[in-house]
Amino acid sequence: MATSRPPSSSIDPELALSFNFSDTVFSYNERDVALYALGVGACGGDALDEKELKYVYHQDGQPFIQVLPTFGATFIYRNKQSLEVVPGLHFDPTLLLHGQQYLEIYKPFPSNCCIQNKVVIAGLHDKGKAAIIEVQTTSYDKNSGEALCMNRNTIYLRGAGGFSKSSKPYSYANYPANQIYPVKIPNSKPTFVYEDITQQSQALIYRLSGDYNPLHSDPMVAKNAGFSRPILHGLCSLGIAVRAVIKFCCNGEPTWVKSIFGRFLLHVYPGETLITEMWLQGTKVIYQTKVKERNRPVLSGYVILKHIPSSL
Ligand SMILES: CCCCCCC/C=C/C(=O)SCCNC(=O)CCNC(=O)[C@H](O)C(C)(C)COP(=O)(O)OP(=O)(O)OC[C@H]1O[C@@H](n2cnc3c(N)ncnc32)[C@H](O)[C@@H]1OP(=O)(O)O
Repeated sequence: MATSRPPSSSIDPELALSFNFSDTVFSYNERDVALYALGVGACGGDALDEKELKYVYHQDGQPFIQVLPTFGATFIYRNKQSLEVVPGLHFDPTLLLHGQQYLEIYKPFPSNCCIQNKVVIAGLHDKGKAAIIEVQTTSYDKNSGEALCMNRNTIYLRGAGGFSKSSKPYSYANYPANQIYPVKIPNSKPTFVYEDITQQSQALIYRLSGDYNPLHSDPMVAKNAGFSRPILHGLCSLGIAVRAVIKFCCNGEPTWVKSIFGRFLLHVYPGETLITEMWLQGTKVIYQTKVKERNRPVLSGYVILKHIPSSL
């Protein structure tokens, strides 16, 4: 297969897959939970919104605020070791993009907790012009030992493909093929549609939840990566889309969410308007988020709910 690797990138799959990540232990508190909710736009259009105020304020005190399920996706930011320490995995970090996100939630998140993260590489694929690496992080409540959630991050490394040793492109995954799949958007009218205007400062607020990659804040770094200005974090767009799903398909109840999948199709610039279309199909919600100003889909996926919403 054709090699499109810049000299700075080389991948040795066997070596990379044999790497053992060390566990990470960290704590979060009510302030982290509220800051995250603001970062994904909660109450951004209406500070009195009773379906959203609960994520940032509770009349009986901050310990009673509710936690958005996508807050669990921020646990990966706390991992002690980044992909750059993995032997056999050499790539240009400025060309890295978030490709997909899968999140399973096993328990509702408390408003504060001590967490232990266990990390493995769940997949590695050669796409010729790019390499794809899937990193799986399972997060446990350190005190009870109970698993709270599992994140599988698909990282798209532009220019790092072409490392296969045979004519068959290298592809490894340690999970069932039917667990993560790009969705087919129905032809029918969506059950719900929600419009959210992101702020110019959205990425600058969101980064405080732990992803300090300058791609989202530094104009020069963004330019060198091929963008006209800093782009929004994929997980911020995902948080905005899932917030819409909770608002419309879960009657505002965040604990109804069982699992979430999203594929990032195109970058989003802070300040753009996101339109999320939702199709309710039993316990599954298919969604697609478009940028209004460019009329382009930027994210699509599904949310699995714990039960069929009966009151809608
Ligand atoms: C350890 C955890 C670390 C976490 C780090 C988090 C860092 C966060 C960074 C960000 O938030 S970046 C901002 C969010 N992401 C984006 O804006 C990316 C938006 N998407 C795109 O720009 C494009 O989709 C793409 C990723 C550049 C791919 O486009 P391209 O045109 O190059 O792909 P194709 O030619 O269509 O497909 C090639 C091949 O790759 C597969 N594929 C395509 N898109 C994705 C994707 N989003 N995720 C996973 N895989 C993707 C596609 O299926 C093709 O494979 P085959 O079908 O040929 O096998």
